[in-house]
Amino acid sequence: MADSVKPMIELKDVSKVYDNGTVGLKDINLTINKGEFVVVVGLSGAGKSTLLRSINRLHNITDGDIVIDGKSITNAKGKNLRMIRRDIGMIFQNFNLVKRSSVLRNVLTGRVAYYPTWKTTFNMFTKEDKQKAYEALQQVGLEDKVYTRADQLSGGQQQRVAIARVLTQNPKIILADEPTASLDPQTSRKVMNDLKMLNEKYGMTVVANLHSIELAREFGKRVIGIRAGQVVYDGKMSDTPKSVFTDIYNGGDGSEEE
Ligand SMILES: Nc1ncnc2c1ncn2[C@@H]1O[C@H](COP(=O)(O)OP(=O)(O)OP(=O)(O)O)[C@@H](O)[C@H]1O
Repeated sequence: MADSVKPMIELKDVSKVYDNGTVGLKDINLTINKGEFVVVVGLSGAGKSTLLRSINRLHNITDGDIVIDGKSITNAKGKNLRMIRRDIGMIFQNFNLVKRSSVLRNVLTGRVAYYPTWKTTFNMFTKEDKQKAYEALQQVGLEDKVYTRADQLSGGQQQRVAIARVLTQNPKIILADEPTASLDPQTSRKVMNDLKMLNEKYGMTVVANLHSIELAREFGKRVIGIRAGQVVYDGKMSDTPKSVFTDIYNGGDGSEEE
């Protein structure tokens, strides 16, 4: 199989029911290939976060199987689970930085999964890893902020530190859960361009939940529409008319637009 069509994320008959009975995901079957840039759209509560968080098992699914680069994460344990998770980077709406730590220290935590658990105090990071962290900061244009405390940066800068952290982690997959929801439009575009850079320059597979139709259309190559925990639309962005988005956001079933 050619490298470009290698399955990177496979969901097979995946369902997720929360403990209180809420259905988060229902019978999802999806294959996302290596190097894709996928945007997931849907109304609030449709199941977008549940989908992303199930992929790296921040949530356990109730039924089905999720396979990451050929390895099932569904029942993986211990070292196997840690190795699969090392291949998956996460970008959150609220950045998830250690606010009182320096930018460098935050970016270095991207390397933690490469060390045995007993070895992860700051001074244990190798010179090579510090160099990697510095280079990642250069990639997002923040090399002059290496020693600044994370909470002294703007929201957009903090999100770019999170992107540098993910670059330092060097995962195969990036899951971005509303990465621009707390940012203004101009900063949002910068952050999306950084994700595009990780996708194009480093071949990382990106799956991003986005509220903004405009950003979804500008940056996504494939769009997946979710409603009530189900996939209601899946298509190439270039084949997707704008009406599909308005339908999904009006609570309609985008599938009739296919
Ligand atoms: N921990 C939880 N316990 C119970 N129900 C939950 C939990 N997390 C999410 N849900 C429910 O699961 C459904 C899907 O939620 P999810 O957060 O995945 O939606 P979303 O599409 O990401 O929404 P938003 O755009 O508002 O973030 C919703 O009905 C939500 O209330």
